[in-house]
Amino acid sequence: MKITGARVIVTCPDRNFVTLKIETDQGLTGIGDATLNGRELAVASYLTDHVIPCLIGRDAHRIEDIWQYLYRGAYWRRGPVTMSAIAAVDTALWDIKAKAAGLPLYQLLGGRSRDGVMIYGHANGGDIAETVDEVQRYIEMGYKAIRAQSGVPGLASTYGVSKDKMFYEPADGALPTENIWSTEKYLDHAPKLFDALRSRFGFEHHLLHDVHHRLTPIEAGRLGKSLEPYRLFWMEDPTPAENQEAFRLIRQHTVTPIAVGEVFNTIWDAKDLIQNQLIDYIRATVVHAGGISHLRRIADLAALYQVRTGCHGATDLSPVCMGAALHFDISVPNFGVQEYMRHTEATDAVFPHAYSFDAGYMLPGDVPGHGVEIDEALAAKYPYQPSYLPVNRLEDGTLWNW
Ligand SMILES: O=C(O)[C@@H](O)[C@H](O)[C@H](O)CO
Ligand SMILES: [Mg+2]
Repeated sequence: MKITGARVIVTCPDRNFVTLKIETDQGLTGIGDATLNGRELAVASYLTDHVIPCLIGRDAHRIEDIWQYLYRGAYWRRGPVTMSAIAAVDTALWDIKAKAAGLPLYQLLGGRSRDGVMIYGHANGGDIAETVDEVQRYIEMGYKAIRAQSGVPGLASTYGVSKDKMFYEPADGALPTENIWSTEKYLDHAPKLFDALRSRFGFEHHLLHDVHHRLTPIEAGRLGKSLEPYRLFWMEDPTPAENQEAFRLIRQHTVTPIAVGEVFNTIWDAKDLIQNQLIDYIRATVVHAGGISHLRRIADLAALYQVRTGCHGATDLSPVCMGAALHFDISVPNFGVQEYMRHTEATDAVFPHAYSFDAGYMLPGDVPGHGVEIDEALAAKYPYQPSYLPVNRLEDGTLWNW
């Protein structure tokens, strides 16, 4: 089966998504997500100018060979732009192979290892009371796992809390917004949020929290320790992961489980953290970590060390990534949880999909392929708009971590 064409579709139903569509001489097509929030057009160009010309004429069934060709053949390895582009090709080819087999993708990945994929939703509030109400809403919707974030008193911007609760960034702003951050105020506030949540709802639901890489290792150790009474499912990105030795320090101080890796793009980023058992959940997902093929390698390495998967699933990943991730999640033995932030209606309309929500779990659906399509005519109605994640500064103006 020959690849006869491929093209990149950039659309902004409410935020930007980059999709690669691959066509074959047998009439089968497949799509892959190539969205890299805030750097969308770089991946679009990487694909259009450098990858697509190398794909035409290749056998669409040779997924592994094409992956190696794009990874090794480029000479310049790794990095989010490169790996998102490779991921899009890989995802589209798995989609095509599954369609050719007439099977849902998870069947090609070994079949179901579980009945459904446990997901966590985002409960965000400007203050603790608002977050408690949001958690209540998620519990009523049937969620088993909920990420809770609340605004910090004394800080004008609300940490981890998004505009319209679905975005971290302005949908219409050409430049990033700048938020103010205070570690002291946050460290004082975060345990109060989880104290309020456990007093109100008890221990029946999994609670998660994202620190967005904002603490130093010793501060992260302190936070993890102060959250122990509330038995979190995980504390995410407590400190930036460039210096991975830092996680040893956190581990020495707390048994709160740690999740890291939404910004990782290869197994090499995750290898030391996994092998040294410095994390409990690996957050890499399909689009930023080289596709289904590479994510499986990361998960297999993680399994050796009892590290489980917790795929990134914010709304800056398109439904194409979500669909593919759900096939991965339902088949991978060492699954932990899947993030599901819910796309807007406009996004769901551009990307019709077979996956569905059922009482706190997601099901990938049983249509051949990964089950997500793109309505190109509708996509064309929403041109690209510059949009960026916010920048954070300390109260004295020092640039701080995301
Ligand atoms: O865990 C999350 O969902 C967040 O960290 C987002 O992924 C981040 O804002 C980038 O979109
Ligand atoms: Mg995160």
